[in-house]
Amino acid sequence: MTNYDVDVAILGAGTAGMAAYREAVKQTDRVALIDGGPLGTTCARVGCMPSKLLIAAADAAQHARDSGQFGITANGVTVDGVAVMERVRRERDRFVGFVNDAIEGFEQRHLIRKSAQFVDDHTLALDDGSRLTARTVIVATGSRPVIPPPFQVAGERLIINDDVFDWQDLPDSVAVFGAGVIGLELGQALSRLGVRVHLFGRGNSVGPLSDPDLVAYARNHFGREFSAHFDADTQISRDGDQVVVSWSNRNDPNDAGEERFDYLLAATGRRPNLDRIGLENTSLILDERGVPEIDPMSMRAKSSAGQVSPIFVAGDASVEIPLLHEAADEGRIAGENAARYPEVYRRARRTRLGVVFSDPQIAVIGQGHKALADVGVEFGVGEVSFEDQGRARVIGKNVGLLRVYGDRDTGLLLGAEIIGPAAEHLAHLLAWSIESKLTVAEALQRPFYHPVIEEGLRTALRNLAAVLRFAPNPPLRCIDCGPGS
Ligand SMILES: Cc1cc2nc3c(=O)[nH]c(=O)nc-3n(C[C@H](O)[C@H](O)[C@H](O)COP(=O)(O)OP(=O)(O)OC[C@H]3O[C@@H](n4cnc5c(N)ncnc54)[C@H](O)[C@@H]3O)c2cc1C
Ligand SMILES: NC(=O)c1ccc[n+]([C@@H]2O[C@H](COP(=O)([O-])OP(=O)(O)OC[C@H]3O[C@@H](n4cnc5c(N)ncnc54)[C@H](O)[C@@H]3O)[C@@H](O)[C@H]2O)c1
Repeated sequence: MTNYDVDVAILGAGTAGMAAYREAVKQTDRVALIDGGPLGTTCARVGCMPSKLLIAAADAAQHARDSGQFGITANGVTVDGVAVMERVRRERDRFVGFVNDAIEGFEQRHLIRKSAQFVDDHTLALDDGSRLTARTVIVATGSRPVIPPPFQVAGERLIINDDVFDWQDLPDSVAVFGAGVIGLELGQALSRLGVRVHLFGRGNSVGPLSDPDLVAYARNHFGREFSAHFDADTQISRDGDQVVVSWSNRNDPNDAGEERFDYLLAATGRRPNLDRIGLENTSLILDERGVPEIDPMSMRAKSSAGQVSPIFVAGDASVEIPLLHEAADEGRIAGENAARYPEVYRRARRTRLGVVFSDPQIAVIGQGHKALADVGVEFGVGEVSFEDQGRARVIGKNVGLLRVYGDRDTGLLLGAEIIGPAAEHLAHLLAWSIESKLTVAEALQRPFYHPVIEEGLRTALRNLAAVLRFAPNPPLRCIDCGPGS
């Protein structure tokens, strides 16, 4: 049994932990990267990558089905579930392989393949009984799905995202609980792959959207494509090999029924892995959920009694923004600061950006509608519908709505919410514009090609410029800007 003494201990070798490691080793060789679970990161193993692989297969099937509008007939689209899942697993394993290659490139004496718990601020107990002392500790332990207790009745038919990506074949039916990001992405993909899906949400919310008009638009659109109950009261039971779900909606007596499913997929949110690492043995101030207060610009957790905490938290463990690029940024900030401790610097964070890979895609950029309303900013709203937008109609993707928000005093772009075609790309343009502190008028000075989806964004910006009284109302369907722009 080896005991260790290092400058920086990093708990968790996921995206945040690996980023932290790369920063810390620039400053010290006395680093430990500790992980007791499977390596390869949540993103590559059971998150971003396999989910997008499954969605890519679903999109391929849907393109073929939608081709009739162009006068093209794809005779009888068939989905080979075994082949679909074989590609998902094969490509997933490839991505995991890249991560594992990166870890193999790390100094192997820095890697400790064990789980750890805090004994105090500077001491970790490893699961083989050994101890590690560290000047600073970075908690980068990721998150796991929340499973509401009523789901347990489904027994081994209760699954989470991890299980889906190990399937050898597609099942006949799945009840997807949660109309958040995972539920929408996986629910729609499975439905398009021929699985009988019912999506059960709560409170009428749809993914991360908060603009009431976009939420309503999204609800109508997805509800037309597959069986989605966005405000369901549900009862779950088990009958033989099947999960029985009966549901009702107190605001819509027509939305009620009972169906049987092969699986219940829990996509009802995730919680940080902070509850099993002995944080109660540290000096950190914990809230009622056991979560420490963290400075999002230095990633340092706050200690009680005015002590300067030697503990940093990064990635999904830090609760704030559970997304891949944020985990990497937070890891870098925490790694840099933990190695430099007790001198700690604050780093500016990037403009917020979140994309849901549903079809149409959803994106929230900068400050969304709710965030702006909550802080009481005076903002104007510009909008475009994609239903009549030139390029969107050309490619048969004319579904969606984009709303862009601007500051009434300064004309600065503040944020946007989108459900629509190419939202992943529009979201980047908007995030880069907000990051560059562009006003609406300045954004409109940028070049726009024709005919492209981005012309829809220009329409929304022109509309916003008029709302903010920086320009006249744009002419309807602005012919001089090119047809259908
Ligand atoms: C289905 C799904 C799809 C997603 N899609 C996207 C997407 O498209 N885009 C996007 O930006 N984000 C997406 N995400 C979110 C993204 O995957 C996460 O934000 C990101 O992976 C978090 O990285 P992390 O380093 O915090 O955690 P992880 O990568 O989970 O790493 C945590 C590590 O800590 C280890 N660990 C835990 N406890 C201990 C302990 N006590 N001791 C030692 N080690 C420990 C674990 O074994 C693990 O290796 C998705 C997530 C899911 C679930
Ligand atoms: N494309 C992406 O970037 C991507 C994809 C997948 C996951 N993620 C990350 O993973 C995180 C977790 O995703 P998620 O979808 O699990 O969480 P989420 O917070 O996005 O959605 C959870 C949903 O479940 C609902 N819910 C809670 N309890 C319920 C119940 N008992 N019955 C029915 N619905 C219930 C909530 O109202 C909410 O709408 C996301 O916040 C995101 O950061 C990102």
